[in-house]
Amino acid sequence: MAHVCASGTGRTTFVNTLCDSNVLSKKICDNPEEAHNEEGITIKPVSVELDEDGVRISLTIVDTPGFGDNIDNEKCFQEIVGYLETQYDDILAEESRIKRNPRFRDNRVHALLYFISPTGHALREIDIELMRRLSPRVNVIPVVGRADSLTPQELKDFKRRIMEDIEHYNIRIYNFPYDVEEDDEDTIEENSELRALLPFSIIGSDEEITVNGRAVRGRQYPWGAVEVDNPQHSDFARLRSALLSSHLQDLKEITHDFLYENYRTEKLSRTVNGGDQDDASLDADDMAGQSVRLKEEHLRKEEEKLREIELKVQREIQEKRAELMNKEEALRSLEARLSQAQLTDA
Ligand SMILES: Nc1nc2c(ncn2[C@@H]2O[C@H](COP(=O)(O)OP(=O)(O)OP(=O)(O)O)[C@@H](O)[C@H]2O)c(=O)[nH]1
Repeated sequence: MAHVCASGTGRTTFVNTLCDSNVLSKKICDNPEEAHNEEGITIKPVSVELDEDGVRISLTIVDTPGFGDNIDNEKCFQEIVGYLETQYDDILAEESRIKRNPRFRDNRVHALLYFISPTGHALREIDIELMRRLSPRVNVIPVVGRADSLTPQELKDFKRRIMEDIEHYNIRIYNFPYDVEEDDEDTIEENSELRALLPFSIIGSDEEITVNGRAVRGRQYPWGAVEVDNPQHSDFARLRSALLSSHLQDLKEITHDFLYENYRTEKLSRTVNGGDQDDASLDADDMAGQSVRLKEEHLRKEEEKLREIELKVQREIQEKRAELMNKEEALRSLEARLSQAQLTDA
């Protein structure tokens, strides 16, 4: 799973809330002179073991801090897409290997949570562009971070505008797909409910607070408390169970059957058509070259065998011809001796 967003949208707190531990450390920047340095982004995979309803889940979180903080974000785009594609290249190389590596780890990213700042306006140009460019490579799930910054009505309107933009710009996010003809009623109901929640509103907190005598994860304000796991306050619990349990398999299948397959087809057809010559990492190239070399070798050996047979036959013909000539010679001398004998008798 990956998270992408600008700084300060609550990404770090969300990851720690999701994992119920301090997986990511918060960035504290107290030096104003360094606060706006162009840093680029650092992609940091972190692995955690989680327990979801008694099932152990090994989750790798790929954090991309700093995205959108720079004036030129092109480098960030490239880095994120590059990371996603490198994981696909690794699978492609592994699939082409004659002998598989039993310790090979599939590091493909199955879901990318795109954190949208709770501005209350609409999507920013950079959000539209990044989501559009990432969606052919990964299941993009848009989320609104720090959702308690907006009133319920503001949040509702903000969500609606975001989804209108996503549709308008034809961004292919992961929208809990279902097929009314093929899927069962429960799946259709569950998926349409989750789709209606998009983008998920997120509230994160590292703290436990007491609400009506219960200890809950939440944020305490002078005017009240917001609870992370309360569906009236945030979509956190629905998103967590979709990601870690109900839709994990679907996310994996779409990644393998659709996103990776498309990437693979694009990459191989680019290679066949002579493009993308610079990519020496693709083992499929080596495989194709190797198979041509093997065929050439096989043909060469066949030709050698034929030549040997031809030489042998030629040798045998020559021997037979010499034998025949010898016999003719013997016959001729016998005839000569015979006619000499007849002459003597006469
Ligand atoms: N109101 C509110 N504040 C939040 C929430 N989640 C995090 N925060 C606060 O927002 C600030 C930034 O949170 P982080 O989790 O560090 O955000 P980030 O996106 O990881 O930011 P960087 O580490 O700078 O990239 C912190 O002061 C958090 O306590 C939330 O759900 N609601």
